[in-house]
Amino acid sequence: MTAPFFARLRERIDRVDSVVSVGLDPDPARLPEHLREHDLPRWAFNRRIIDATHEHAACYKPNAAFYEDPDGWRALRETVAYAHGKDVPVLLDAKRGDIGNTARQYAKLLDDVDAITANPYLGRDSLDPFLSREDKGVFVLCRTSNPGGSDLQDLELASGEPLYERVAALADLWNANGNVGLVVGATAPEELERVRELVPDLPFLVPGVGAQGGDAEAAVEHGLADGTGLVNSSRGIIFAGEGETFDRAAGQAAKRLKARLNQYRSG
Ligand SMILES: O=C(O)c1cc(=O)[nH]c(=O)n1[C@@H]1O[C@H](COP(=O)(O)O)[C@@H](O)[C@H]1O
Repeated sequence: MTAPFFARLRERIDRVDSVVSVGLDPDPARLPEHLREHDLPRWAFNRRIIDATHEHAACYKPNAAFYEDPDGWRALRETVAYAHGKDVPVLLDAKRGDIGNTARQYAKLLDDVDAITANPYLGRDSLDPFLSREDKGVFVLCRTSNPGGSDLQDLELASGEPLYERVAALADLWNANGNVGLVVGATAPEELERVRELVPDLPFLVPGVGAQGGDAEAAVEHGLADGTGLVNSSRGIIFAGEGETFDRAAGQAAKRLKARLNQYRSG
């Protein structure tokens, strides 16, 4: 049987000395002109991004939103296989969660990738088909990085705790297989610190550094559990440059982010 996701992630982090998650969100409107004639422009783009960044990547995080059309699915399949060929785990950012029989279909997404993001608002049974995949990682949305992240997630429950804290506590309970992580945005550093206090053992995926201007130091300080966790940047890496040399700029951006995050890592 394949080793558990977080063990494999830890190995990868150690091998490349990096907690950088490179977000593969190839917005068609932003792809370099010269790739647009390619049969699958998103795949052509991702291949060059992977070539340029894999030495700095603890994982790749394609967001499913950028692939949900027939050519997109092909581009995603090629991208995942290519990342695996470079020995880099792939976290599919799909934010799924639905009633049981539907969730069982969604969970098939995990056949080809190493981990997934999941939406907890339909409750435990909606995540069971993901959680039961012992060798796969499940990152549960806890406190998201967007401005409206506070609208619902900060609401106080009758017990006085905000909803995102209850989600963190529940995710900890759902971690019987040691395969659960949380998504907590770097744009909410106080909440990030609070969630870390509540669940010392869960690794986090921390998006929101780079284009969203989140706090990279807080992301590392609170995002890692025993050295394992991920800090994601998508646009800040993949669209760091333009034109023919876009990939070189992406490689430099990934390397810079790795070095910046490593200043805050304690080993
Ligand atoms: O689940 C996520 O990855 C996610 C959660 C969250 O709270 N905020 C957030 O930005 N993300 C994702 O992380 C990526 C951030 O992209 P950039 O802002 O370009 O770095 C996008 O794919 C988002 O969908």
